[in-house]
Parts: sequence; structure tokens; C-alpha cells
Amino acid sequence: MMSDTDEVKSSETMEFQAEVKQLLDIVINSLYTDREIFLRELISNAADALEKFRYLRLTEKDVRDSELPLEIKIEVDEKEKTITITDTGIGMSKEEIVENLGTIAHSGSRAFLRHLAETDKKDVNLIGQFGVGFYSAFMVAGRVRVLTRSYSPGRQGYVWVSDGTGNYSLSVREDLSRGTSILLELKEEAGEFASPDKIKNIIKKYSGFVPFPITVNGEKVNTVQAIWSLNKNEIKEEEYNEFYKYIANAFEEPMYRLHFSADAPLSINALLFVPENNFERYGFGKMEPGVNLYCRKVLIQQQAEGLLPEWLRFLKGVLDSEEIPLNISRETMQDSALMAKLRRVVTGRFLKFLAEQAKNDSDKYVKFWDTFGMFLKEGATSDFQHRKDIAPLLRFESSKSEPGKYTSLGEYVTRMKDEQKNIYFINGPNREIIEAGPYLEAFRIRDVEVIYTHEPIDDFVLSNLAEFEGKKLVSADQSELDLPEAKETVQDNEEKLDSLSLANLTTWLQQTLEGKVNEVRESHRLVDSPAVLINLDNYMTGTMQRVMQMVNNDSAGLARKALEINPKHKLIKGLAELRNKDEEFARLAAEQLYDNALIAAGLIADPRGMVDRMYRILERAVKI
Ligand SMILES: Nc1ncnc2c1ncn2[C@@H]1O[C@H](COP(=O)(O)OP(=O)(O)OP(=O)(O)O)[C@@H](O)[C@H]1O
Repeated sequence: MMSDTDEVKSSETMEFQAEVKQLLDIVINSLYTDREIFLRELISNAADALEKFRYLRLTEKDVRDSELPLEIKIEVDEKEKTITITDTGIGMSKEEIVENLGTIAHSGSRAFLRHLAETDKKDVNLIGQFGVGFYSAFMVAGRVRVLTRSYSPGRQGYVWVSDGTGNYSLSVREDLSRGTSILLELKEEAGEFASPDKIKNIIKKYSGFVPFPITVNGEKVNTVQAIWSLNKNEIKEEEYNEFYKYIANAFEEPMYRLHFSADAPLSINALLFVPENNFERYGFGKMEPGVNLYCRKVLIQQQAEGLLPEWLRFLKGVLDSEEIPLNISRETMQDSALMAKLRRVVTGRFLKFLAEQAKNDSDKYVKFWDTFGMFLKEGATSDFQHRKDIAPLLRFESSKSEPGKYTSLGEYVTRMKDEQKNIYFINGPNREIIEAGPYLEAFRIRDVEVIYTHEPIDDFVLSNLAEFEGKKLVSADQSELDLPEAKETVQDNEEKLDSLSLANLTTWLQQTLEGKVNEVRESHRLVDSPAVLINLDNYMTGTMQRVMQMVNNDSAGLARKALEINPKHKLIKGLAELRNKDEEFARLAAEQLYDNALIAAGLIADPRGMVDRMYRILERAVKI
């Protein structure tokens, strides 16, 4: 590097434009956090200058120092506390220097500066949003020196020097080669940056995929290529895996990989990975989003919040879009229309990818489902925009699937009978319990398939979806099932309680269970069980109420229920008789009947009253 004494003496002093002064004042006096981003800004400018040169050289034959390799060299002097960032890009002419490093060209900057001057919270990410990235150098440097020479052969080289207050000096310097060198004399309080290791780490963090070699004191730093911007057939399997391990901090290979680029409606290059494991499932706490946002290979935001819907937080990878402004702030990122578009395109593409995987290799998809299905369920309940596309990806057990095997809603629909109108589901902790319960009886004799859901969220998912391929999703504990006509059954030979006794019994039961059920009525769905609790609320399934019951710790919030009784069942017929002989004991039996129905519905019965009641019923039974 050249020292001060080499500089040509004829130096002009120039004033910064008023807005620049204002900006520099903020940069120098108010921004103390995230100062390391100055390096990202300067490297990004260097990479832009190199990119422009690479492009120019395609058409222009006459360029300065055409043999110079395209690269970024960084020298860190620990003793002198300086950092020099040199690129062999297009460089700047005198006019360009004055224009670029003395004014703020962007029109919106005035308003921005006013905003920045007024807010207490000075977000460093806002800098550069209006094309003022270079000035961030003054966050760490007391003096900045820019040595630059344009690619254009006729131009002289120049030295620009400023301490960031009021003005800068500009002088001619003949012995420069093409490109730009930016020399930072670090401020005392920014001395920590005079460390090659620190600088290397910052580069790895922000600029690891800049497509030009970056060296720090002669050592190459960015060895990992921006493979997402390459063609698929240029990339080897190991390279993909190596890249995945690098960005995901992973040891094993990814489960799925999706590499795609799109031009419309946005220009996007995306490389997404589904990891092998889901640590959230093991109770490691909620994952951070794992996709980094890039703009032309320059990192805009690591683990970008709001880039993808929250339920896709298990994805790792990179999303690169030219359309993203460099230095978009965290706030703008969440709600800009551009981000919303990006989110929609990438989410849609990923869901399409999953649908293909499910079709082409269903065994592997099942493995994915077992590991990451919880996120799709979360999406189906929280992401209104995509839930229709998530629905076909859901998997459940059903009365027609083998134990432990899954079916999709689509497959269910293909098995539906002509006269069947709805898709039915029932929740229970496992298959055995569901199949032993009363809710399945009506379906079993009609040979109608029922989806088994085992987790409380499943009922929220299906209730939220409300329908699939035009068929309503109906919980089997609901009042209106709208089932096809049942065929002749064995039970039809069983004698039914006469209608007068039945009417009397239901009235009596209604009184006895006052406050517990809204209605007692004859059941047309039961076959083997004496009674069942039916939901009169068409939205909340029993399981959803169980969740509410646990959260609220009482049964007050329970939805309206009907107790349906089976008039052919021995117990019901016996109860009708017992009521006339020993009403007190009949009341015990009725209450137990209700508690049993409650338990079969997965709801919590009060154990204190029940245990005592059971003993009294048993006492009576052993006497007989
Ligand atoms: N290393 C460089 N080589 C050539 N020109 C440069 C270099 N650094 C900066 N410039 C010029 O100075 C201009 C201003 O840079 P600055 O970082 O302030 O804003 P920007 O790069 O336009 O915006 P942003 O930083 O938000 O991308 C650049 O547009 C570019 O023309």
C-alpha cells in the first residue's frame, strides 16, 4: 500500500452534500450495534464493481489492466489498526467519485434521513436501504481513504480521503491500477476489527458465497461456492451435501432437497433442504427459521424471519432473489408486498415438491410425514393461504388402513361409496380404543370408512379444513352424520323397548342428568353399546373440548351434548324396568351410564363421585 507521502500534492477539498453530512453524523454518533456490517457493505460494493467489470469486458475490448484477476483482497494490519479492501472491479472516474462518495443520489433518502434522525431506535439495517452503504465505513473508521482508478483507459487514478466530518479531499494519483482500494483507519473503540480472524469470521458469516475469491492477508476465505445459482447438472451430489452441512451445521445428509429457479413472477434461485431429524419433536424448543436470504449472492439476512411461513421453520437453505433490495430491514421484510410474493411462490413450489415426493416414493414420504408431519398440521391450521395445498399431503390411519399404515384424504375419497356424502373422522388415543368405542358402530354396519385421528391438533386441522374435494369433513361424534341407509343387521331381530316405556325413560333420564346433558334421545346409530354422547355443536369435536377442558380446568365450557340411548340394548331395557322398582339405584346406574359415555368420548369424568358410585353398584351386584 502507498503511504501519505506518495500522494500527489494538488489536492482539492470538497464539501459533502448536506444529506451526506446528516447521514454521516448519524453513522458516526448514533450507530453502535451490528457495526460489523460495514464489511458486508464494502465487500458487496467490491463484488458489484467486479460483476460490472465482468459484464463490461464481454463487449468492450479496450479496458485497463485486462490481465488482472477478478478478486477481492483484504489486508488487516494488526499493529497499525487498519483494514484495506481492494477489488479489481470497474473503479471510478473523478465524476463518479464526486457523484457516488459525496452525495446521496437516491431520491427517497431525504425522507429516510429525516426518519432516521427522529427515531430513537437507529436500526443499522436501515443504512444502505437508500444506497448509502459505503458510509457505514465510518462506523468503525476515523478516517477512510479510497484509491480508485476507472477501467476506462483514458482515466486517471484518484485518492479520496475523509474523516467523515463536513468535507473530503480529492487528489490525482497516477500509479494506480484498475479497481478500488478502501483503507480504513480504525477508531480506537473499533480496534477489535484489526484482527484477521475476526474479519475472516465476518466474511464467512455474510459474504461466504460472494462469487469472487476473497483473501484475508493472502489466505482465501470463501471456499464455498454459491451453488444455488449454478445449473443443477453442474452440481455433484457431494457438493449439495457438503453445502447443506455447511449451512445447516448438520452432520448427516438431508432427507429431501429442492433446487429450483424461477423467472416469473419473481426471479428466484432457491436451494432448500429438509433435514433428517426434527429436534423440535424431541422437545428441544421451537426452531429458528433456517433459510437465509440473499440478493445476487450477497447475504441480506441470515435465518430470515418472515421469509417463509412460520410452519416451514424446519427448512434449511438459501433463497436468492435479485429483486430484494440489499439491506432490507427486518421490519420491512415482514410486511412488504415483495416478501409476501416471494413467500407465496416458494411455499407453493415446496408444497408441489412434497406432493411429487409423496407420489413417487410413498415410503420415503411416510418417513417425512412421521418426522415433520406436525409442521404440515400446524400449517393447515394457521396458514389460510396454503391450507388447501397442504390438505392432500396429510396422512392418517383409518378403519380401512392396516394398523400403523396411513391413508391420504385423496385415497379416502376414491374409496367412498356413491351414496356417501361426507368424509368422517374420529379421534382417540389409539386404534384399539377407537375401535372399542361406540362411535364406530354406525359406520361399521354400513361399511363406511372412518379416519382415525390420534392427536388433538388433528381435529383442529380437519375442522379448519372443513372440506376436501367438495366433501364435508365430519367428526363421527357429531349429531348430524347424514349416513347412507343401513343394511339389515342381526340386531334388528332384537326386540326394542316399547315406545311408551322409551318415552318415559328418556324423560326420566333427562331429569336425572339435568345440567349434564342438554337432551336425552333414542339413538339410530348404536349397535352394541347402550349409550353414546353426541355433540350438538357442529364445530367442536369431543377432542377439541377435551383440550379446552384441560386448559380451562373445568367442564363449564363444554359444548352442548345429547345422550343417545340404544332402545335394543339389555341395559337400557333393564333400566326402564328398574326405574319403577328401585329408583334410587336406577339413578346410580343412569349416572354411571353417563360417565361411561363421557369416558368413551375421551372427556374427563369426575373420578371422586364415580369411584364411590361404582362401589355401590358392585355391592349390589355381589349380593345378587
Ligand atoms: N468498490 C467500488 N468500486 C466501484 N464503485 C464503487 C465501489 N464502492 C462504491 N462504489 C460506487 O459508489 C456508489 C455508492 O455506494 P454505496 O454503497 O453508498 O451505495 P450502493 O452500493 O449504490 O447501495 P447499496 O450499498 O445499498 O447497495 C455505488 O453505487 C458505486 O457506484
